[in-house]
Amino acid sequence: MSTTANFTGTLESHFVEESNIPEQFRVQPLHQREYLVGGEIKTWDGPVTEVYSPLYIKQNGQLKKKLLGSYPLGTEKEAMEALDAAVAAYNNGQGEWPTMSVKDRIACMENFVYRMVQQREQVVKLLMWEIAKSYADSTKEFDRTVEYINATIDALKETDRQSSRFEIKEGVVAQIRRSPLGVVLSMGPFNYPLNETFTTLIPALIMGNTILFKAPKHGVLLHSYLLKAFQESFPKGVVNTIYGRGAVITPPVMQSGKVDVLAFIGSSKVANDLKKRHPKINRLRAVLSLDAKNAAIVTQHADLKVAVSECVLGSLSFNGQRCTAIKIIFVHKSVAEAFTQLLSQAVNNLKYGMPWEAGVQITPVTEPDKPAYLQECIRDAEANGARVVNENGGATAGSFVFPAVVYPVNPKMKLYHEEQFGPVLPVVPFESIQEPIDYQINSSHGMQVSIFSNDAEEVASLIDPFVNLVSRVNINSLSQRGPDAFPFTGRKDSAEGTLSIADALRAFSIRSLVTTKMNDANKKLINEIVKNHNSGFLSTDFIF
Ligand SMILES: O=C[C@H](O)COP(=O)(O)O
Repeated sequence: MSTTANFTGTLESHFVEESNIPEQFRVQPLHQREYLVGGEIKTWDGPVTEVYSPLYIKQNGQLKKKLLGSYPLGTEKEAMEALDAAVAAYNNGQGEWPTMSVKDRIACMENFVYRMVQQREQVVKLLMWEIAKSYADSTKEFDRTVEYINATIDALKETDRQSSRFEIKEGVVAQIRRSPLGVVLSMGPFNYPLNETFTTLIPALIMGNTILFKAPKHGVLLHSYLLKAFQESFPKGVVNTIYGRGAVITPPVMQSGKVDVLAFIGSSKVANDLKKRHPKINRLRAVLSLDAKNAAIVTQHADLKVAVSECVLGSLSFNGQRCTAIKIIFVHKSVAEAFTQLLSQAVNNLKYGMPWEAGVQITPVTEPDKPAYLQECIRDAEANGARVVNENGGATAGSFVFPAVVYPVNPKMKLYHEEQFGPVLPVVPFESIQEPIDYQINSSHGMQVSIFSNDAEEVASLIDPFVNLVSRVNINSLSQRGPDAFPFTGRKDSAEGTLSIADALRAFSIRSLVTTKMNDANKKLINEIVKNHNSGFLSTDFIF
């Protein structure tokens, strides 16, 4: 038996009998039948979709899929009903929610966060089981989401404070408001089913839009714990949930022409398909976070230890299943061998295991077809002259894939071009720094790049070319989205619109003006409106 075969057994040994899982991490199947439409929680009695965890369970020595529960296999009919409820609640901008004062909308959102936090333990546990994210990272995802919502509330308070002032220019007095856009179809990704979903859903909601929400298929059940919180915190029809196969229920929703904003995080293929279906595409706003193949560039002037530890973290956090992950590493040929050796050692020192194991860094991958796809990428690289450098790299057992460092990667290989979205690290040796620049110029992606070098002149000469090719240049550090207050976007097929906290509030609103000419009569009129009428003039602290 080969070493890798022995190692496969070692990997497999981490899948255990259910009775060997510590009790606080065990879950009972959750058969969700409820969906929220028009303010009512309805019970589904039609066919369902079963959800299986990527975390297999051992039974009599065999790996078995663990049933986590099921959710409604809704159809076009329910999706259209939910859409109509969102349209009715928006009511051409005349509904209760879009006309509600910012202060009152914030109060609804605070109520929601309060209720959401009550569900922390349940949501975190299901997050772990549904996508195989470590318990520690699942907890972080939940807490980061709560912080994101609270920061969004604070940012909106600031925006509101600004719009309560009057701008005076050339004799024209203007109040600049942030007004909602309409109905938002919100869809998040499987890798951050809570956090990323809420980075569009929450700002869209708080700006006064109404929502049609479809959860990702991996990470769908955890949202059932939040249905009641949505129902009890917002007016009827403001948040509506749809369940079913995306390919069946979302195209008719887009074809209806009733969606004003597509908020989607996932693949550019799906996003483009959905966008194209809208009959008046010029009226559709799209807020998208999509594909990315973020490069790291390690020059001969890099501190290799720093480069290695940042590349390991950047490539392998949540098994590389992050849009912001480093997905290709260019290394100057003079240091390529040394770097690759250090990288291999660091990868082999990572702690792998089940998500509940303390300190675990590598867990099973989420999507069932991912191990076969990654192995195919590795075979393709091997057929074109590369090899897996680290011991046991690429070994699989069930949904486990042990990270592989593949070297030397070249343009003939899938790993050079495709977004692997998994624990495989392609390393490309280069001679001229123009090679990684050309790679980025010719790439259909443009999210982030990481440059590793301690030579100021060299770093300075790389910042400008890359800033115009991607949306974030990281110096001697991994690529990542956070801190969440920073703008988060991308070029080409990587994104449309900018997320982050303040940017997302802008993305889901339009600046509209209330103006008048500056004269005594108007001054009197506006003063009276501010004093006696609640008409969006939220603060009386500055009257022209
Ligand atoms: O998948 C994309 C996420 O926004 C990545 O966020 P992160 O860089 O904080 O892991």
